[in-house]
Amino acid sequence: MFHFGHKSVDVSLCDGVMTVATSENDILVSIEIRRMLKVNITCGNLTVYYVEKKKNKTLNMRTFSLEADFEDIQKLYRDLDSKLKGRPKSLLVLINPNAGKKKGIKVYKKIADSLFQLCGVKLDIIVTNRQNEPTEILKSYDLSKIDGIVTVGGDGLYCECMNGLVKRVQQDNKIQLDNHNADIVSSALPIGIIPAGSGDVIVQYLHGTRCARTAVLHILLGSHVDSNIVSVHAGRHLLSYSALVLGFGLFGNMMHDCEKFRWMGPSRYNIIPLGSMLKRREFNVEVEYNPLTQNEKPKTARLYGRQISLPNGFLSQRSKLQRKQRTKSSSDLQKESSVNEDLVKEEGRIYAVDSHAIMMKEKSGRMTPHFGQNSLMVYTTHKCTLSDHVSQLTKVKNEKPDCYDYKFVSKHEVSGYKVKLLNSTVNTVGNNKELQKDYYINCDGECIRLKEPVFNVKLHRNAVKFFGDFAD
Ligand SMILES: Nc1ncnc2c1ncn2[C@@H]1O[C@H](COP(=O)(O)OP(=O)(O)OP(=O)(O)O)[C@@H](O)[C@H]1O
Repeated sequence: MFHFGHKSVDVSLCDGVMTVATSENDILVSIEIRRMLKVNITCGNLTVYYVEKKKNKTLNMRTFSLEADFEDIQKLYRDLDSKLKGRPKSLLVLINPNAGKKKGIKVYKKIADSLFQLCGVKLDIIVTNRQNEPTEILKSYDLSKIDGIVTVGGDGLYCECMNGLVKRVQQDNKIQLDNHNADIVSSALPIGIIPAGSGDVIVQYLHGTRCARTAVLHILLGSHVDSNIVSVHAGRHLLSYSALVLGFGLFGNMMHDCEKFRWMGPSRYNIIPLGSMLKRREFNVEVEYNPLTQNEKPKTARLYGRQISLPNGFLSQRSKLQRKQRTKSSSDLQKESSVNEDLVKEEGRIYAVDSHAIMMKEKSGRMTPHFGQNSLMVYTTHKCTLSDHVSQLTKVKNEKPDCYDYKFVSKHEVSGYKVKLLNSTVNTVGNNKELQKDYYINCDGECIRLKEPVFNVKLHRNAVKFFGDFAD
C-alpha cells in the first residue's frame, strides 16, 4: 500500500503512464513516463522529478512523493528506473563565453549546472577561447564516452559543432568529404542547444521558446528530433554544412556587411541589412535544380508550379521548350506540377538563391519549421522593384504564409542544386584561384567568399539529431 500525503493510494504503470489513484478511483497524479527526469529513493520514500509543459511551451520541473514500506518502494523504484532509459548520463558541454550579450557562462551556471547535477549527469565542460576550437575538439574527442553534445551559445556555435561532428563521423566512416555527390553517414549523437546567442533561431524552432531552462529540461528528457542538413561544395572542396539557412547573393552580401560591424553587437543585424538592401546587386547565373527521386516525391500534388510565371526572358531555352510541350493537353493542376517537375535549369539575372535545411511550411496561418522533410525548398529571387522586394522580405521576416507567392520568386522542391556564375572572371594566383569580383554565401550566419564560379548544394536527410521533442 502506498501513501500520497495522508491518502492511501494505488499506483499503476501502464501504457507509458504512471497513475496514482485512490481506492475510489479518484486520479490524483497521472504522468507520462517520457516526461520523467529521475526517480529518487530514500528509506520508505520515493520522489519523482518530472517536467510539465506550460501553454507558452516552456517546461517546468515538478516533483511528487509517495511513501510505502521498504519492499514496495524498492519494487516501484526498480520498475520506474528501468523505464527511464535514454536519459543522457554523460555530456560534453561547449560554452562560448562571447556569444550574444556575453552571458554564456552565467546562463550555464545559473540555469543548467544545478539541473544536470540533480540528474547525476557526468559532464565534461569546455569554455571555448576562439572560433574553430569546437571543430578541433571534435576532431579527436572520444565520442564513445558521451551520450550527446551541448552547446551554450548561439546558432553559430551550434553550426560549428554540427560541422565538426558531421565531418568527424564521415572521417570515422571513410566518406570523402570533398565529393559533392557523396551520401553522408548520419551522426548518432544528439546535440542540445542552451540558448545564449544573439539570434537563437534554431532553439526557437525546436522548442518554440528561447527559455534556457526549457532547453536544459529537453536535453535531460533525452528525446531526439532528426534534422536535415545541406552540404555546399565548390571547386571539389567542401565549403560547409548548413543546418538552417543558406543564402547566395543578397543574404551573402548582408552577412558580409554585418561582419564589418561586429563591434555593434547583435544590433548590427537590425541596421546593416537595410544598407545592403539599398545597394542590392544583380547576379547573372545559371541555376540547375536536381529533381527529387521517386521515393522523395510527396504523394499529394504539388502546387509550387504556380510561382513559375517568371519575368520575360528568364527561362532557359530548354525549360521554355518543355513548358510549352507539356502544358498543351493537361488540366490546370497538371500543368502546374508538370511545369515544376520539368523545370531543371534556369538562367538569368537574379538577386538571391536561398534554401532552408529546416523547411518552412504554412501551419495555422504562419510559416513554421518542419524538421526532417523529404526535400529542400530553393527560392530564387529575380529582378523586381526595390519596394516589391522590401515588401516580400518583410513578409518573410513576419513569417507570413504568402511570403514567397510573388511573381519574381521561383520556388523549387529539390534534392539539391547547382549555381553557376556567368560572366565571372577567375584569376589564378600561383596554385590558388580567385574570382575577380566578390561573391558571398551566408551559411547559417557565417560569411563564405566564393573562390570558384560554381557551387553545389545537396540535401542530406536526417543527418543530425537534436535533443528535443518537436512532435509535441
Ligand atoms: N571564445 C570564443 N570567442 C569568439 N568566438 C567564438 C568563441 N567560441 C566560439 N566562437 C565562435 O563564434 C561564432 C558565433 O558564436 P555564437 O553563435 O555562439 O554567438 P552569436 O553569434 O552571438 O549568436 P547567434 O549565432 O545566435 O547570432 C561561432 O562560430 C563560434 O564557434
